[in-house]
Amino acid sequence: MVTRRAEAAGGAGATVDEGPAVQDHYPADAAHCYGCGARNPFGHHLKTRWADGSRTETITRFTPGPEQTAMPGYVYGGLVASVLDCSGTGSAALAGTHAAGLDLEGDGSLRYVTGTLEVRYQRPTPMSVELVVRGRVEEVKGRKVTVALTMTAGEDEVASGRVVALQLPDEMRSS
Ligand SMILES: CCCCCCCCCCCC(=O)SCCNC(=O)CCNC(=O)[C@H](O)C(C)(C)COP(=O)(O)OP(=O)(O)OC[C@H]1O[C@@H](n2cnc3c(N)ncnc32)[C@H](O)[C@@H]1OP(=O)(O)O
Repeated sequence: MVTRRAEAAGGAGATVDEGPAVQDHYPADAAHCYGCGARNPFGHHLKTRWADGSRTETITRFTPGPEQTAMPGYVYGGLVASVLDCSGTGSAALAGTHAAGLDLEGDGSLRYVTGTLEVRYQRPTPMSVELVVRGRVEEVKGRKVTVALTMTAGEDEVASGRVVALQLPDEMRSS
């Protein structure tokens, strides 16, 4: 499956969403996360895909609602962190699964948890605008994946950060 959503068709900075969302291929016993788990009815249901064919850049989209307000018209910073967090673990899952030579749709995804999350709030994040998080896979080293992230709202970069994600230890899996 290939999903393509050109932001500015043919223009500079055009971005496409490429292929399946990694979260749709998480193991069922590790799909309850508030940010990205398909099995959490109250969560954000973030979807992270490769942004292009290079297998180093990812994209995740989320539109916040009024219940996620910090002050009228602006998004709560914890929500910004949450979206960066699960965009990072999703990017790590894409990269780790790819590096392991596994096929996302055939084999399913490896699962990652956050070891470290860094967030830099650069500008107030406007409410009810689609937030686009771009991930850049910096390193895949054993069970550890490092991903640099930026979040834009329209033309503005509102936040950036970095996630160090570790492959989910077996003891954290539920039966
Ligand atoms: C049913 C459940 C479903 C669960 C499904 C959950 C999915 C949630 C996804 C959404 C994000 C979340 O909210 S996750 C929830 C928040 N996160 C957590 O609760 C994680 C709590 N922390 C842990 O369980 C642990 O500390 C881990 C798993 C992160 C790491 O322990 P470990 O796996 O034993 O790591 P270890 O072998 O010692 O180290 C391997 C390499 O990683 C580095 N490293 C180790 N810890 C960290 C760290 N915190 N930050 C950076 N780097 C680290 C080491 O220096 C080493 O680098 P080198 O020497 O090789 O270079």
